[in-house]
Amino acid sequence: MDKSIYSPNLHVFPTGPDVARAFADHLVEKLDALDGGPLFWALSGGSTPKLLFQLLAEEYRDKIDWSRLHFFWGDDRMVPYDDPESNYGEVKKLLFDHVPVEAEQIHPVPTELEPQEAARAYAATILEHLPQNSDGLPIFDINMLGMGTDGHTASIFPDSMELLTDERVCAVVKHPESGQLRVTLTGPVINASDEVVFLITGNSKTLRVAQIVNREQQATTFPAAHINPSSGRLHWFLDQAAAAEVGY
Ligand SMILES: O=C1O[C@H](COP(=O)(O)O)[C@@H](O)[C@H](O)[C@H]1O
Repeated sequence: MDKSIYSPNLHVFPTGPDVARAFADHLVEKLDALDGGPLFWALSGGSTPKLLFQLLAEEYRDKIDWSRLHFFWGDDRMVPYDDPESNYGEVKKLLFDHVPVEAEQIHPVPTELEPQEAARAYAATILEHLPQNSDGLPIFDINMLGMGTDGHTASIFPDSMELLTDERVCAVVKHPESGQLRVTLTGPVINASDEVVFLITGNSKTLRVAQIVNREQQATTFPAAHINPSSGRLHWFLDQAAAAEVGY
């Protein structure tokens, strides 16, 4: 693979809780840099960011001006909000129920709608709230992402690589094994973000992280390897376990 155009900023911390704290501090710095303006944040789901949401609720409650944050999701599963699989539902339980945010700041995927309608409605919500670039793509200030052991990110899976170049803002996708329907941001939208930050922890991700960061030949088959925002601000926050085989 071409290594010259792919150079993520790697940040390696001893443990998962250290990764969560580093991201929380990064969020505070980004808010400072935005000088009183709003911060449009796309959240990821899955297991990795749960520590972050707990930490923000417990230790950053009084360190953040919550009224400036606007929450969106990079992907969600088409399940009710009280289902344990709901990415929004998890953030509600761990964060929103404990910090001063208003309903108007929170923009979950409308999973009560039929899937294609939900994707269209979510795209419209995003375009209504966010500034756009010259291609009409919304600009998230921070797009926080995770990566599955299969190399998927948001809900762009190795068998749905076409979503990396899809011209829509959001699309419906089927989880390759469970068949669960999801709504995801597409590749062009993720890559239009002002900043993309991957949070990846644990030794189940070690091999995949190394293949992508070291630009091994197989890397092209993993959706996460194609996330490289045009802003150049691509950060990978890793714990030592996930980074164990990265050649610095
Ligand atoms: O299915 C999903 O997986 C990825 C990675 O999740 P993790 O459990 O391995 O941390 C996540 O980023 C995505 O939002 C989620 O829907």
